[in-house]
Amino acid sequence: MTSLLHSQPKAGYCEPNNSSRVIQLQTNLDFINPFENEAVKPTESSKDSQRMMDEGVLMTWEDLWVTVPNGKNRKPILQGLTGYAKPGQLLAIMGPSGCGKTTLLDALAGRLGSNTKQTGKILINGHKQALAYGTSAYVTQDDAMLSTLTAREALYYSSLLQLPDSMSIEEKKDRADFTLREMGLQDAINTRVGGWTSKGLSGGQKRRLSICIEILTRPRLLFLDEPTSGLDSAASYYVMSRIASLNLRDGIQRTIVASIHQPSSEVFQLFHNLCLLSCGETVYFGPASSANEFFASNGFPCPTLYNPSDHFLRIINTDFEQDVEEGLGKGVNTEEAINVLVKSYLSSETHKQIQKEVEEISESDSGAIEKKRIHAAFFNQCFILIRRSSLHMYRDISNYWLRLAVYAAIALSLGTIFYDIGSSYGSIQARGSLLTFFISVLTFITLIGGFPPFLEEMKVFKRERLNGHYGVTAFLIGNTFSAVPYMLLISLIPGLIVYYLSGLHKGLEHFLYLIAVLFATVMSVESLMMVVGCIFPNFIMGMIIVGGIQGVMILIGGFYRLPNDLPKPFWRYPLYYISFHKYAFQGLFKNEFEGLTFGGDQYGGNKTISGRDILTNTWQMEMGHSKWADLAILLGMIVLYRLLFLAISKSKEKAKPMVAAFRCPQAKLFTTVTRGNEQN
Ligand SMILES: Nc1ncnc2c1ncn2[C@@H]1O[C@H](COP(=O)(O)OP(=O)(O)OP(=O)(O)O)[C@@H](O)[C@H]1O
Repeated sequence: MTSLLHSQPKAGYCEPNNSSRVIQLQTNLDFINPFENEAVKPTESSKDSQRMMDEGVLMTWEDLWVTVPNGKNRKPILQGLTGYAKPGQLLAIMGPSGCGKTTLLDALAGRLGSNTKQTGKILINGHKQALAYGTSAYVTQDDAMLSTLTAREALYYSSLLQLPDSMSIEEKKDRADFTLREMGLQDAINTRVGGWTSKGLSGGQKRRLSICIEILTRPRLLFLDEPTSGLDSAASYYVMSRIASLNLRDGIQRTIVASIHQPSSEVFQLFHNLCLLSCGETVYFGPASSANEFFASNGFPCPTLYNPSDHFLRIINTDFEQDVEEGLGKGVNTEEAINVLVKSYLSSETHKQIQKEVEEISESDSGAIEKKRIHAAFFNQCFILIRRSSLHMYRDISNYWLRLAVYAAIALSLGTIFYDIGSSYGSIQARGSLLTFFISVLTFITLIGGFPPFLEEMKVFKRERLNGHYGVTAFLIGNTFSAVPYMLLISLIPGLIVYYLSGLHKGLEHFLYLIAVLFATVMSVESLMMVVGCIFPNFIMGMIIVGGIQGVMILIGGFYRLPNDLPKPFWRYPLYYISFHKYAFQGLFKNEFEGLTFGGDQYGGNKTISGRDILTNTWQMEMGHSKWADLAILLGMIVLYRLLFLAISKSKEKAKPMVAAFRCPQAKLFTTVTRGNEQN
């Protein structure tokens, strides 16, 4: 049996028939032979290759249970799984939809959701340890990528972020190009990823690009969730064979764990081990080549000319209750068939051997994985993120460009409605209304136009962060500095239109102050969105919460209800002082009224009144500090919100392992979020 466990995969057909594969290989021109491009291989820095020529990752899990809340009880998703993933081998996790494949991958990669509870022992090289950055990567089902980048740009930026500074830019570019060709994307290199505004890469191409991004660093441990979804059978074969052949590239023994739905016979041949699940239970774990024999010995032989994986899945799929057809399983129903297989597996020599091996590995000490920092340096990452994000913002017409158009239209409306506002008594109220409406509408459109693109960036950030590409601080710096020029633009142009058409307080200083407050307000809204988006990364929830906060802030900003009329508990103290609209209104009012004289018309009996008196008596402004102090407070709030985003993101990452450890002491040290936490 030991020899069985280590045997190489055999043909995956129930009856060999290679003709269809030959046709597929010949007709699919997307893919290139990776070995034709061996000349590209030396692009990998020889130093790095040498450093990476070390031990692989041996992962074991023993009696692994995962449960989720189900009313007052807990529902098991995984039920006492035991198995291993060895260096140089490809472990396939198969089973019907909903059987727990993704949950198993998530548990192994330390990515289970907060409502799950995990028990059992997961070890890496016999140790409980966090996976270090660069030793593992996870290709999830969700292909979160920046929609406006082309396939080549997405991979190129990723290579700059992930690969070490010891590699030259040319080497990184070559690695990115080579990886794209490996995955058969050479004809799509200049195609944009695409999103809701424009169609770009197909679903299968996006899948392959996601895989490219994660295999760029040639990680020693690779998790793939449905890598072939959306691909035709020939493309699936090529993708899986490239993944399987990662081991052959540079002598590093990689451990690959992939969940897969419907592998063709050719793909099935690539698997070394197979973990077959049904309703969270192991139906079979062992060499893929012995699975046929296992099913046949239990009375479920694979019919002639049948794809073995189709046969296995048909026998164990409980979603569509039916008798297993005559010839497949002697007329027993699916539940009985699963019971037979589960019991038979538990009492099998294969299972005993697997358990023995897992125990031996747990007791052995093959050395903890050394934590490596092979990604680009922090400042380089910040610079690359600024460049990438700037390019994305420039191309994404649904973000700043659309907002600029809407702001300009509103500015034109305001400018014409309040055209040549004058300095009569009537203009006092008009100036107040103009400024507060301008700020209020700007903040709401910033929310509506800015939140969806921000969530898109957050999704990409979350994926890249979990895979340890860069840290929260680098993301924050990248996001902030790339957005500043666009925010200046969307403040400057509408501000200019309103200022000149309505004839607000004349003078360069007054104009620049108006633009500065518009900019600070827009930036404050975006900063608030970051905080809320980090806590509630959901479009509807985030919009409603930020919208609600904004509405209250505008209401208590001191215009719609004068400051002295605001109820003192709660509304005046502290909310009025927390509202950034208060500082925006106050700063703009001071900028507008101070130094001007109003009246001299029939409405005030030809009397005049100074702007300062209006500020004090009419608008009840705090005159103890200048308008510059209001602007400084606004800018301070931007910094505060962004620091809050940083603190919340980091504490969420820190809290996750603690919550996991609390829920499951055995899983204490094992969490993916801590990977790459050495990064800022
Ligand atoms: N955090 C969770 N809370 C509640 N139920 C969950 C959670 N995670 C998984 N489940 C449930 O566990 C079951 C297994 O889910 P999982 O995503 O692992 O299945 P899968 O085999 O990967 O499915 P598919 O092949 O369709 O992707 C499903 O019924 C799912 O609804």
